Parts: sequence; C-alpha cells; structure tokens
Amino acid sequence: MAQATTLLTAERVSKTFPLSAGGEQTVLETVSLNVAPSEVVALLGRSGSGKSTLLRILAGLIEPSTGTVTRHGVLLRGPNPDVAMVFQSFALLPWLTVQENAELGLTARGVSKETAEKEAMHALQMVGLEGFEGAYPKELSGGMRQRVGFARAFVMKPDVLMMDEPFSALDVLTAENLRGEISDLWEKGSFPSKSILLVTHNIEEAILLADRIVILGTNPGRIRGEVRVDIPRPRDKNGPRFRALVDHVYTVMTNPEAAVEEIPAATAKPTKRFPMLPHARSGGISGLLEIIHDRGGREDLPQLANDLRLEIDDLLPAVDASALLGFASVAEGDVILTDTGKEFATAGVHRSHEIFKEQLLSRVPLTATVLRVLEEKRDGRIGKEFLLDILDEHFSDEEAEKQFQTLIDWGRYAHLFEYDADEERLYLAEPEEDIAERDSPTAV
Ligand SMILES: Nc1ncnc2c1ncn2[C@@H]1O[C@H](COP(=O)(O)OP(=O)(O)OP(=O)(O)O)[C@@H](O)[C@H]1O
Repeated sequence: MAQATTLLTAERVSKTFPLSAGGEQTVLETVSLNVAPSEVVALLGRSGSGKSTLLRILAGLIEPSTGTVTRHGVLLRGPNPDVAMVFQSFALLPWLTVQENAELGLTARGVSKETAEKEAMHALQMVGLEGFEGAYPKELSGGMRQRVGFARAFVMKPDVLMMDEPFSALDVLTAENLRGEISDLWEKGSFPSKSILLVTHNIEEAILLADRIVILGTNPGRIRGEVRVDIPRPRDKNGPRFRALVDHVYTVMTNPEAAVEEIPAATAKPTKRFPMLPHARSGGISGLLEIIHDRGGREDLPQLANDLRLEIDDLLPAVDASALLGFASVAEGDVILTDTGKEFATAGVHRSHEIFKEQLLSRVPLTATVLRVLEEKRDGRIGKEFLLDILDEHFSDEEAEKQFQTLIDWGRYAHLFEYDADEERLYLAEPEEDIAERDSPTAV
C-alpha cells in the first residue's frame, strides 16, 4: 500500500499569500512531494522559490491554499506531530539552560521530568555537548547553539527531521564540522529520526547529505525535477561523480530551462562541445574575481553574498562562468581563485582582456569556431542567424538567444569580435593594440 512506504506526502499543494497592495501572490503551485522512510531529501531552490513555505506546510504550521498533506496516509490538520524542526536561527530560549532547551519539546508533550532529562542528556551527548548542560545559550558559540538546536529536535525522535538551512548561519569551518557529524550519525544508522527533509541553498551540502535533491523553480515555486544522488556514503567531495553532480546542479540552478534529470555520467568528458554558458556578463565576472582576490583568493559563497547584500543566486552565474573559464574552482561552498584567476584579477586592463581571450578560446570551443569562420569569410562578417542555427540544435529558442547574447558580451570583452545589432552581424574586432596605438597621443 502506498501509505506504508510514505511518511509524509504533499499532494498538489498550492499556497497564495495576499499582497498588501491587493491581489495575491502565488508562492507554491501544485507541488507534490513524498518523504519515505530511511531517506534524506533535500529541497534546493533559489531564494523565494517557496522552500520554507513548503516546509512549514508539511510541518502543519501553515495550511495550504489548495491540495493536501498526509502523514502515514492520514490527512494532516494542525501541527504535524511526526516532525521536529532545526532552524537556521537556532531559535533557543535564552532564559533556559542547554539542558532545559533540549528538554523543551518533551516537557511540552507531557513526558515525565525524569524521562525528559534522560533523553535530553542522551541527545546532548550525540551532538557532543556533554559538560555544557548548565550553560546558557549566550555563553555558547554559534556552532554549539546549533548543536543544542539539533539536540532539541533529536529528543523528539521524529519520523521526519526537518532542517531549514541549518548550517547557513555558521562560519564555514563550523558548518563543515557539524555537517560532517550529522552525516556520520546518519551513516552509522543511529540517527534519531527515520528520514530527513533538508532545505538548503548549498549545492554541495545537498549532494553530501541527500539521497535525492528536489529542485524548486521560482515564480511561482514549483518542482522542476529531481536529482538522485547515487554516490555511496561516506561521500568524497572530490570524487568524479560528486564533482559531475555539482556541475550538473549548478547548471540547472543557473539555467531555468536546463533539464534537471539529465545527469552526466562520471565518465562524461568534462568539456562538451557546447557547454552552456552561464548568463553572466564579463563585467560581473571580472568584478567578482577582483573581490575574491581582495579577500585573499578564497571566499565562502553565502558569506560573500551576505557581505555584498546580494542573494547567493545572483552570484551563481558569475561563479559558474568563472569556473567554466578556469578562473576559479568551487569546493566546500567556497570559491577559490586559480592561478589564472589571480593573474586576471591583478592584471592591467589590456592584459586582463588578453587572459580572458586565451581562456575563452581554450574553454569555449564555440568561440574558436566563430573566430575561424569570421577569419575565413571574405567580408569578415557573419549573420546572427548563422550562429543561432548552431545554437538551436543544442538549446531552446529562448536559451539559444541568451547563449548568443552571452557569447557576444564575452567575445567583445576579449576583443575577439563585435556585433552590429542593427545589421544583426558579427564582425572581427580591431586588435586591441591597434586601438591603443590609434588613441595614444604619441601615435603618428
Ligand atoms: N506569511 C507570508 N505572507 C506573505 N508572503 C509570504 C509569507 N511567507 C512567505 N512569503 C513569500 O513567499 C515567497 C517564498 O518565501 P519562502 O521563504 O518560502 O522562500 P524560500 O525559497 O524559503 O526563500 P529563502 O531561501 O530566501 O528563505 C517569498 O516571496 C515570500 O515573501
């Protein structure tokens, strides 16, 4: 029976909120999702895709506008007793000790003080907090506070442990440690919940922890598809399959039209003839690389987004483009400049254009093709249609146009080719040296 294999089910759930100016905003549209026993499901989506709203609906904290939520096949009404939640903000009560915070859910459930104490002690041991039972939250570091957050959820022994961006308020190292410990607990089979439902922005985190990643699209929030993570645990972040999945999910996240289920095989050649160009402008790429260089050549993406007051999704295309062009790599949620990236970030204007050109020609084969055709044509010009015909074979019409615009922007920055939008024709760019000489006051 379907119910027997399902702990929690959302069926065609939609949610609208009233807008202050009148009307309403559809935040989730016909979302269907199952959580089965013994699985870790990650909900991954851009900011505003309704991940937290979906989690709150599944937890029974808010009601769907239409559709249903069932637990073990029974319609959910009110707060879901089968779930416990770990929040990004820890949400501890500051006037209670670590032990009292951990006991909270059990006491509220009417469990005897003695049992609550015993269970809380056990959960605190699991998260490495023995010895801190009498401390108050303000005396603890962020990482330790979140350990209390986990202990408080663990004592409930929920069917589904829900985690809403549980590591994103922590510094990189602390997050990495805690994530590793949670992953170890899960692998050991001693985890205090049957399943985990994780909301995250962090692609590597999703691939490290989840059995399947449900990718949400925005406007309105809907399920775009699902990626199965078929990598044995413990997972090696530098393994070829892990990296291939990271690349794939980045591509999906940066390209609303990319097919979610088309996962590259581990043996796939790393450079395809037509890798999808992330929709990042050259100015954005060079700006990002300079900032990362100023910050020591390595930066945590969420931290960077936070400092720049941007959404992490706004940075992804430039990060992805930097990786494609060999200026940076992404590991453990950090962007790390390569030697070429460092050289680019510190070079003068002329040299930086040259480096960009070298990278573009070697890493985006289509650029070299365009250049060759332009050089071979007697008038040195090719129509936009010619390129769109090539791109159309690999991308949808809309995506082909975006790929074209990105290619033009990058080619222009590299002083490879120019584009006349009125005539819809590409032509060879004047070499930069000639421009510099012509514009120089000493030129004769
Ligand atoms: N109670 C509410 N009233 C009105 N609008 C809401 C309410 N809760 C959420 N929203 C809106 O719903 C949309 C989705 O929010 P939600 O927090 O679920 O997204 P999210 O994917 O979790 O985003 P983030 O990753 O930024 O947390 C946002 O536009 C938000 O403003």
